[in-house]
Amino acid sequence: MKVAVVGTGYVGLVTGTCFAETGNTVTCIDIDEKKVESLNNGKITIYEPGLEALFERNIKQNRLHFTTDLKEGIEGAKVIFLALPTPPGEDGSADLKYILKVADDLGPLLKDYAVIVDKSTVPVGTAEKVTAKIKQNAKVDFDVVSNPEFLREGVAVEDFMKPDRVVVGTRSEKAKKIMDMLYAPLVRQGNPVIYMDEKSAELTKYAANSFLATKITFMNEIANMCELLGADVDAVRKGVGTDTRIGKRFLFAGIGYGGSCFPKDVQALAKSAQEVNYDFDILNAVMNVNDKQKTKLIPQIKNYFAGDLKGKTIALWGLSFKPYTDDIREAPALYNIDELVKAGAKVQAYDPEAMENVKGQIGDKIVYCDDQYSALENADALLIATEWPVFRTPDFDRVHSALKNKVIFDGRNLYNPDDMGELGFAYYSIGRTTING
Ligand SMILES: NC(=O)c1ccc[n+]([C@@H]2O[C@H](COP(=O)([O-])OP(=O)(O)OC[C@H]3O[C@@H](n4cnc5c(N)ncnc54)[C@H](O)[C@@H]3O)[C@@H](O)[C@H]2O)c1
Ligand SMILES: O=c1ccn([C@@H]2O[C@H](COP(=O)(O)OP(=O)(O)O[C@H]3O[C@H](CO)[C@@H](O)[C@H](O)[C@H]3O)[C@@H](O)[C@H]2O)c(=O)[nH]1
Repeated sequence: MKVAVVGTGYVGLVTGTCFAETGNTVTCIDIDEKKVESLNNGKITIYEPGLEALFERNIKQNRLHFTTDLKEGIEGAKVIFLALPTPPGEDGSADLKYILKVADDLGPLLKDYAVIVDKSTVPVGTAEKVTAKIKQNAKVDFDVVSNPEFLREGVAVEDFMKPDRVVVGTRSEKAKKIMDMLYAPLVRQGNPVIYMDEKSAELTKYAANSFLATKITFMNEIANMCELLGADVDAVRKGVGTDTRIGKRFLFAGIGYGGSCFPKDVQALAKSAQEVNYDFDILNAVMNVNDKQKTKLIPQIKNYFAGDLKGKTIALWGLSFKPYTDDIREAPALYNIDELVKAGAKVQAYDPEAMENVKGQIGDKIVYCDDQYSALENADALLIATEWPVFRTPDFDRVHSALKNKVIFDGRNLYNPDDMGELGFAYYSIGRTTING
């Protein structure tokens, strides 16, 4: 089938590449000329494990193309995905300007029936708005379908190819048949497509992300209670996670959730609730708790240095919002950098993938190091913000001899507190015993 994907960022590139891999001919369209030029030169524009091999294979087999020209890109496409940004507007609601602009452009360009698919995360009622926009200038029949994306960065290919479920919101039999054909290779592998109406599909995406953000936040609050009561959040996590009604995943306490999705989607759902005069109290609490959680270790760092960070050097391991990605959107590390620099500290950071992106955003506000050990040189303390595997089993002797003060502030609970005590470190983590060294 001929497929077009408008918007070739994270979701667009994964969607386009994966649908090419399942046998479709795909054209990805983006207004970013540099991005399209790079992709056309065979250079992938995002770091995503496993994606590059698929990208190269499908280009070679002539199934994956890139253009900046919307008209050329959608030519002959039966399905047109909109994988466009939906960033928070000034009031926190999802800004639909990118989606509605493309919908407006699409109307006069459609030559035959096509299914237009909202892949972006969009508030309830967007399918209706997109339909109305396209209708203004369209001369042919079309359907607008909601098909939210549930992939996680870092494991995006696997999430796309083997999803727990695919959600499709449409009441059109004609559109359903086409979506059935497109997803048939995934369905044959046992991955179900759940059909529903457009509004329910739109809300499903926000409900899923908000529920997961709430689950994490709940555990972060339990962790904070553990610290006050002398309990251990790892033990509590195992105790509650083995209840199959709760489940083991997304129960890891830390310095809060970040990324391009949870923060903006929780905020957007809260805003949608406000618009229909509903106080979604839980969401407001989740946002407040997560804001505090992100910089939870800062007072402890200050306290360790008797309230004065001026002239201190803090080594920072991890900048991306989670491992296996170079994405730094809403990364807790950035909030910690702000606080540390504001308090007069110098930050020496290392991240396996995200340093270029951080440099682009905050420039020389911090020092960028070649590896995790150079970040420790002349450092007074180590702060860990992202659980990259290379940080899990470091050479502790090197860490110990490099640090001026033998102290680690661990925002991702990577090590066992007792082990750290035996190795001669003071060790602060989230929801577990503090080792004072
Ligand atoms: N990133 C994720 O992990 C993820 C997962 C699931 C859902 N989502 C949702 O998917 C949507 C896209 O997210 P993303 O992370 O891929 O965004 P992104 O910012 O990485 O990419 C969006 C792309 O759209 C392009 N674009 C903007 N206007 C355009 C236009 N008029 N024509 C063509 N291209 C245009 C931009 O240049 C950019 O390349 C958002 O709604 C997001 O919430 C994201
Ligand atoms: O137990 C956990 C699990 C995650 N996190 C944090 O939560 C954030 C989000 O993690 P994750 O969900 O793995 O990353 P995303 O790539 O942002 O994926 C989420 O957001 C996407 C965009 O909407 C959805 O498609 C995915 O289903 C949804 O998991 C990160 O900061 C993690 O560090 C925790 O603190 N504890």
